Amino acid sequence: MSTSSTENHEPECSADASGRTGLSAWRALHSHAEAMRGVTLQKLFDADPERCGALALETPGLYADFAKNRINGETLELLFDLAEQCGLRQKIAAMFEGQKINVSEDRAVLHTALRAPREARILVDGVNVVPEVHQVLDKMAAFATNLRNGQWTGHTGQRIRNVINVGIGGSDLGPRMACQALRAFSDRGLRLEFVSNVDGAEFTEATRDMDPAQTLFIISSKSWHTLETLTNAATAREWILSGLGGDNSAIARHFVAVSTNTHGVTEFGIDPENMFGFWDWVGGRYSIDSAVGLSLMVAIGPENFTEMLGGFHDVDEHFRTAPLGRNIPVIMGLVSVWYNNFLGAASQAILPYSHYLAHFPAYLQQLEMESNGKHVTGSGEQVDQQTGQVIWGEPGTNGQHAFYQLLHQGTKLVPCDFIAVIEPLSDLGHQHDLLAANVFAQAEGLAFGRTAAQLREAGSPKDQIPHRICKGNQPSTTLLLDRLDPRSLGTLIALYEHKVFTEGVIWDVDSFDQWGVELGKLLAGTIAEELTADEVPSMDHDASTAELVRRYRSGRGRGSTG
Ligand SMILES: O=P(O)(O)OC[C@H]1O[C@H](O)[C@H](O)[C@@H](O)[C@@H]1O
Repeated sequence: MSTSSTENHEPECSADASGRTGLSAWRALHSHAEAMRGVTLQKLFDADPERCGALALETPGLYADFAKNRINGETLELLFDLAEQCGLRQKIAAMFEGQKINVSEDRAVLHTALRAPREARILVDGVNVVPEVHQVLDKMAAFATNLRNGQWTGHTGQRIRNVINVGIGGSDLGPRMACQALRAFSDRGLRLEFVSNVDGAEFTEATRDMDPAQTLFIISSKSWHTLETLTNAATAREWILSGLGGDNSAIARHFVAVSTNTHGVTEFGIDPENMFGFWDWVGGRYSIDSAVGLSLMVAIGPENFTEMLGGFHDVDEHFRTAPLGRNIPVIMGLVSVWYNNFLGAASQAILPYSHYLAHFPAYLQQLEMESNGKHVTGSGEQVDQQTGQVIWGEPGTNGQHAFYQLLHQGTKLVPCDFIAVIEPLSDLGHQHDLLAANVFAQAEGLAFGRTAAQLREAGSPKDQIPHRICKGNQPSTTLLLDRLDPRSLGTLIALYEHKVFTEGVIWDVDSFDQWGVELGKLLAGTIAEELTADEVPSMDHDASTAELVRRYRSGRGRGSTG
């Protein structure tokens, strides 16, 4: 197993005493990692009968079992030292106080204010933002209620039956994931669709067989500058207008907007009355509790949405006040740093055993990878260690029949998060028992494997034994929910938000900007012009890109030589 210093993309600067690797806790963790190298999960369990109790924590509705991680008491103590040396507690307080911790954009980071109770006071530039938050929530609730009870009708007076959220990234992944997660709590008379991709196939498929007279679009874009969303929004406007006789006044009954950009929304033709605002201190990937959650509120109703906010808020309070040693998201984040920076894990798997949580890994990809995939510190210095987690996953049991082979017998260290639910949401309780059996079995099998002796005892043919051995020692955390409902979904998401925050503090990065995304947008703008120009364009690309552009133009019947 390699340590972080052997990874491919080594930072250009060497580790120095001013970086994280110079901290005494960092160095102590490196030595400890050497000592832990030969210590298997089996040994850890054999050595400490109290281990399970010591490494499990609870918060209302959720039990977090960290016992199957390659850690012991000393690992945790050293990780807590590291957290202290990195100022984690002060940084948590700074976030909750509305300090401008998004340094590269000079913004406060206050998604926690989106779920603060009405009476709370949270200041940004001296202004209490909580009343505004609740004003928007109230406006969303009034709209969602009217849509759900049929008072809000389309241009022709028909009831709205289809709601399409048009947005991408943070303006799509959260509501898309949560609408699926909370389908059992949804109004089944409303069909919810999500269109994000600039690939017109998604719009075409979503609107196939839909009646424009019964369809409402929620155009969701924080900036109102995003190519994909503005393109799909324009397509949606055409689709509504051509379906409803070209009458522009239809727009008002079939479009609402979610944005911070009133000017852009008005220019598009949506009445600002039908716009739901939010603020620059809400990052896109942290925006599900803002007006970006409007499609979700329409689906599950305002009361359920409020319940979800309650789940978020419970975890906010836990994160803000619990000591590091009892703080679930802190431990999730620190354990993640342990694998990433000290044991050389290349990725982390998110394995929800709930089909309702099918989109949860994709949601966490943005949350984790856009937040912490950074190469400089908050002050713009090159980081001196590995940052970011590669997140991937699929719901169980499907993944078991696809990639778990690598988890059981491959050579890579892949820490896994299993998410399991006790109470079934369907009447098929016997199937739920099988689902639960599988999640517990996988975590057990990955941790403890199957030895040659066990295989011999079970009568395995001798020549197959090497092939059948599962070495075990593949670590995992299990998050066990009492049930999957709006409140526990809020709990779950908030745990990961704060886990990501914890990692970002340890890595000393700005977890709330995303400048890297800009480069692709810039290049795509140039190439889009080259692909569609009438005349063969003169291009300033590398040879490979230029050839791809030429071939595409040729395939589309456009001039390709010149
Ligand atoms: O909501 P929007 O302004 O349209 O942005 C949508 C998404 O696109 C950007 O490129 C960012 O990478 C995301 O963080 C953001 O959520």
